[in-house]
Amino acid sequence: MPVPILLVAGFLGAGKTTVVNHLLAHAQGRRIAAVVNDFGAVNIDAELIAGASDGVVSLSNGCICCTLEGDLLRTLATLLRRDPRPEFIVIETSGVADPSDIVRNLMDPVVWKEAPLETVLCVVDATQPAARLDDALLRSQLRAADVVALSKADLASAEQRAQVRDSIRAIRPAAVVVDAINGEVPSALLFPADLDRVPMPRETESRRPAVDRFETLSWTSERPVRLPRLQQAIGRLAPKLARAKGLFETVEQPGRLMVFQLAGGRATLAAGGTPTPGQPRARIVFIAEMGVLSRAEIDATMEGCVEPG
Ligand SMILES: Nc1nc2c(ncn2[C@@H]2O[C@H](COP(=O)(O)OP(=O)(O)OP(=O)(O)O)[C@@H](O)[C@H]2O)c(=O)[nH]1
Repeated sequence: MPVPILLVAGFLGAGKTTVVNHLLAHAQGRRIAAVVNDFGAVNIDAELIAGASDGVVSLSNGCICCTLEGDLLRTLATLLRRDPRPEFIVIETSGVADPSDIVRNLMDPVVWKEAPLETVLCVVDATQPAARLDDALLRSQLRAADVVALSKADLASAEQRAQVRDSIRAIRPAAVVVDAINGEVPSALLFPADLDRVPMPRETESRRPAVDRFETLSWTSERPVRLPRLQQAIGRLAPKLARAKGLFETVEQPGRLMVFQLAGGRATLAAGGTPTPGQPRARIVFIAEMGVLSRAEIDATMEGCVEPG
């Protein structure tokens, strides 16, 4: 029986992991395997996905649309050999990925026969100005989509949502557009009702480099951070960042993880469970346009967040 693939695309911080998390949390007995791709060397997404210890395969330090394309195909082959076999595979792309390159790879006849690409979902932040969709990478992510989920619909006004919808429709008239709050997308739009039906191969656009516009810089520490200092440091770095996310222990509450997110200019902090043994006590990934941020600046700013060792 072929195993349908759902490809989840969307810009940095749009809400892809939140959608994948919601899907896995509401799998209703379906065996869903997830592959997540973190562009940075430090892996955050797999840990943010509930129940990450089984079923989630993480590919990091590169992008599955280019540098890690071989790893993706090998991962799919391994997943298909699992016993029991997954019923569905969800692939979360990195926010800088051009899905058309991944779609082309997934159309490899051997992969297609066993794991046909069923749906491309593009997650779009409903709170961003509609004009941002004019970006070449975002347009390319939208043009590949069958379904577009307008994330953060709870934070956007009806007018904002209508403007973003109009822009999406102009770029990709064929896509179904739905509002999504906290990752909830109707699963009927994502998975086939009839598992015997094999989807049609897709047309793909010509290849273009996507990842060389952004770079990722990671910072880790074996010491917990002081929360107020971390907040100051993030405040200083934020104007230069396209995205940041991290997991860390604080001096104030050792033994408990906090999750930090900066997406679309909004920073949030949330409780993140208990630390994973063997992992640094603080791990933060910063993503910025090439050349905007230096290693030295990150190190100098972030080292002030921990007590001297
Ligand atoms: N209020 C609100 N916040 C959301 C919603 N969806 C996502 N977020 C928040 O947006 C931030 C980024 O969400 P993620 O799901 O990590 O985004 P992502 O696209 O996976 O990010 P990258 O993988 O780094 O590109 C997190 O702080 C989420 O909690 C939503 O519907 N409503």
